[in-house]
Amino acid sequence: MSLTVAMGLMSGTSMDGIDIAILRTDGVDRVEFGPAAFFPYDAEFRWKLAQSLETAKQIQHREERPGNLEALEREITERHADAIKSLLSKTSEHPELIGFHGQTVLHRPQNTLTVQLGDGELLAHLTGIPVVYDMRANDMAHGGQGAPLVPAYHAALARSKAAEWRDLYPVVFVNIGGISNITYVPTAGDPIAFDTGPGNALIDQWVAREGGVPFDDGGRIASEGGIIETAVERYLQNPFFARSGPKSLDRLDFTLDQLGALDLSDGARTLAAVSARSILKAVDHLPEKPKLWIICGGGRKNPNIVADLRVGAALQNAEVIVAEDAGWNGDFTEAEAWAYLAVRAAKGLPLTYPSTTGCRAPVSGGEFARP
Ligand SMILES: Nc1ncnc2c1ncn2[C@@H]1O[C@H](COP(=O)(O)OP(=O)(O)OP(=O)(O)O)[C@@H](O)[C@H]1O
Ligand SMILES: CC(=O)N[C@H]1[C@@H]2OC[C@@H](O2)[C@@H](O)[C@@H]1O[C@H](C)C(=O)O
Repeated sequence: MSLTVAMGLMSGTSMDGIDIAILRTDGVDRVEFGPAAFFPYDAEFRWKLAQSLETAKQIQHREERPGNLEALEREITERHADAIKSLLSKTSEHPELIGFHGQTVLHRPQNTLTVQLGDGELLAHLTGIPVVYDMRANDMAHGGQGAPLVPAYHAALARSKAAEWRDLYPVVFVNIGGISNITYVPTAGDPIAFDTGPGNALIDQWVAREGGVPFDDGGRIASEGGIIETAVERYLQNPFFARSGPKSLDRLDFTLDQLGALDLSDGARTLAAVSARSILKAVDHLPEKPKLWIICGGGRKNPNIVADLRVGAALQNAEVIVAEDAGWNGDFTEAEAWAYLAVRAAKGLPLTYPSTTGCRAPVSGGEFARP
């Protein structure tokens, strides 16, 4: 099958910036990695995005853009176009298709409502490249959670290692972004996936508020603190963790309120433990204990989270690796996934499955914009 050169764009719940990755893929099993880059948002823009979550609470229908959201959507789109131009100026690749995630500002699966700010038509116009966007909406229209969408790509990555990992199935991909999600890949059959709880978003909010820094670089702040078990328990009592999947979260579903008044480093360490233990709890909802855990996303750079995961996984006789150990770049897995999903969408292939989002049957999705 012929390969498409596709570019994926992810501006995730951490709101830290834009990840871009170029892939050559058939949207099925073949994946060849191209160049990738990260374009960080400045502090002022991160603040604007955080404020937009409050404004977005008024939205009743997906198309509504109250307050400054219309202007913000334009700015987000223009920033993506600038990032694309910057990456393309440094490579000879010519993407045929863009998969555009946009910025999630509201996610209420219980109301069949998910809103990503990002104007696909404008991006196609600004870049001259066809764009697939709004990839979550069709899943919701078919009874799904609208998230997570990355599992189809995780499953393709796992298939690419089928021979090497023969004795390690079932495997589980753990994406520690602003929110964390997992994809369980069995030896045969569809992947099982769901959001597991807070990833880095609460840690980012805590160290920004108490320490004036955007994230806990290398987990250094947390490494100086201790785990306050009573606070961890307050988080883990949330009924979300007792529910089995499919399930998904809005960025505001967990807040700093349960943390209480801690000092900076204890707070950061405690939130790292919340992140790891909520992932460990998720394994209770899987049909079998995975033998191999592959950690992707920014949270793999926080050694406190990874150490807690290793301890928990070892008790289940499982091995924990980071994406790089498998030869992948864990910073760009999601951006790559959006490139892969765009190609699947263009071919009408399913993006989601009943076992990943709860949709009634496997469904494709995405709106198409042509320059
Ligand atoms: N060097 C680092 N040390 C510690 N944490 C880091 C480091 N680099 C990134 N992070 C954390 O990772 C976060 C970004 O992760 P990622 O890019 O996976 O999130 P995202 O794109 O928002 O994804 P999602 O959509 O899954 O929420 C940052 O906000 C920060 O908390
Ligand atoms: C609604 C939304 O944007 N959800 C994100 C968020 O960030 C992580 C988790 O929550 C996941 O469900 C999803 O992103 C990933 C990339 C996904 O859809 O697979």
